[in-house]
Amino acid sequence: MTQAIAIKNWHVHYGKTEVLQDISLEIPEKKITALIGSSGCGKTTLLKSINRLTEEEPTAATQGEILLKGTSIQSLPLEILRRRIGLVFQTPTPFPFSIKKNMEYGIRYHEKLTAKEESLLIEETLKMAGLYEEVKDRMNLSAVRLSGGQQQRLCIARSLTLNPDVLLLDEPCSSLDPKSTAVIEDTLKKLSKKVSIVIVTHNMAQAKRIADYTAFISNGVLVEVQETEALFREPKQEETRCYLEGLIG
Ligand SMILES: Nc1ncnc2c1ncn2[C@@H]1O[C@H](COP(=O)(O)OP(=O)(O)OP(=O)(O)O)[C@@H](O)[C@H]1O
Repeated sequence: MTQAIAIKNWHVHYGKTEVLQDISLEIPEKKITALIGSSGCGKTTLLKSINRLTEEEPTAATQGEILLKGTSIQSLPLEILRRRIGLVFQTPTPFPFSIKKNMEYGIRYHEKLTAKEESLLIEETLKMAGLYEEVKDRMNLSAVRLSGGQQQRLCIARSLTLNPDVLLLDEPCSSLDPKSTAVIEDTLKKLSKKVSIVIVTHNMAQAKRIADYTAFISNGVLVEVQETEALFREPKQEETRCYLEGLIG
């Protein structure tokens, strides 16, 4: 199986506290990998490490290596890295402009496309994010007027305009109702045929529903990673079993 990302012996300290310890994890290409674990265990820190946001924290120190398709992320210019690895946050973050402008923003910053190419790309990525039919007749509407779920799909579509290899999502459904959550999950399942996805989730049922692989982190340590179905059916580690049974966390 090809790896999109390889994390090797990765450590993160914030000040004197080590919040990730010696993490080695491979993220398979064009699959969904879920990161689960108790609050504060380091899931977001690991996710943010992958596009080098962690190192921007003033007190952070990192050690180890992260490879994107075999190339060290440290060796890539940040602009290229962040193009190839998109990040979608917990709460939707559309710009306070029209839907159309939200979509044009990244494209115009990075590319010189003709008007026709640009509108085709916008249509294609809105379709990939499962939003096109809902917005195609109101592209000039302010993005903040969309529902939370639509805003989140707009943020996903916006990331896709840059044709990323990897999409990182940090609890993308935590502010959404079950119906919008189901739409996003369906969107991510379809997207994973084209893009490698890493999702942080508190919701174990969500990991079960959509993730091909699930990694369980506890106190900054990667306890185990397995195919999702196997991890939930027969965790190898006692600590994982206790977490899944709700005995810890
Ligand atoms: N910028 C920072 N400076 C100092 N400590 C931080 C910083 N960001 C996170 N931490 C600490 O690092 C640890 C891991 O945090 P992180 O956000 O990665 O955990 P998490 O598993 O994603 O938690 P949650 O599920 O609650 O979002 C926590 O103890 C947190 O308080």
